[in-house]
Amino acid sequence: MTDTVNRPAIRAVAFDLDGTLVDSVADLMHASNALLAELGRPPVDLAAVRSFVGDGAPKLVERVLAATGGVPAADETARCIKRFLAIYEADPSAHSTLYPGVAETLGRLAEAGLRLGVCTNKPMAATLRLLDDLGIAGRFAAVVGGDSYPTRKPSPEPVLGLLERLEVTPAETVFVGDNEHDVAASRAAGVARVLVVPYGYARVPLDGLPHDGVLDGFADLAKRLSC
Ligand SMILES: O=C(O)COP(=O)(O)O
Ligand SMILES: [Mg+2]
Repeated sequence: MTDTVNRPAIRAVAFDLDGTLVDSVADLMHASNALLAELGRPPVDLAAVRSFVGDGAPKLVERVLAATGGVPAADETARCIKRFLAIYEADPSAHSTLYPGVAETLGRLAEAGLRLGVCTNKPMAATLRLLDDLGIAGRFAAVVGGDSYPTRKPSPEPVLGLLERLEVTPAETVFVGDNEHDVAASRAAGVARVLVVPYGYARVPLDGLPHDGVLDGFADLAKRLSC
């Protein structure tokens, strides 16, 4: 899709986090396995955890428990989620890396005057620590997490909340994500363009989703936005 004279200029780019900016699954696996060891359960592997990411930490923990003997009663599950978060938030970045081109491309977009934001289903505390540890926290004018609003992606609520904080309209915004929830949430929010990365944690084929394009890699974003 190309911009026309009738369409407002793009002023902001909103990003998903896990699977889009950061390859974070190894730390999620380590925290999951630390919890499972405490419970006397077997560990989960990288591929399994990768398929569990995208619906926030409580769902991730439920899926980890379901895969290793079953989901316990609600109060014990709630305790496991709290324990997982304590383990994960203490060090969410030891094994996590920015995808190729992320640091440089964020720099180019910021230099071009675009307002940048993050809309993730990961809880805020871990999100802020991860962005800080990987040296990109300063690039973002606003960040919203999975616990920032009553609903998370695929709801448009956190996307609209982020845009309000960025002081831009959906029509002035491009959303970049990696899975079906990013596409659904940003489409429902009415953003100008929805782009997806080809390397993330998508659980359904990207081709079947109503996005506006699959990036060749993260650096391709600068070209698409003419930066
Ligand atoms: O599910 C999560 O915790 C995070 O996922 P997201 O950053 O891709 O929204
Ligand atoms: Mg993601």
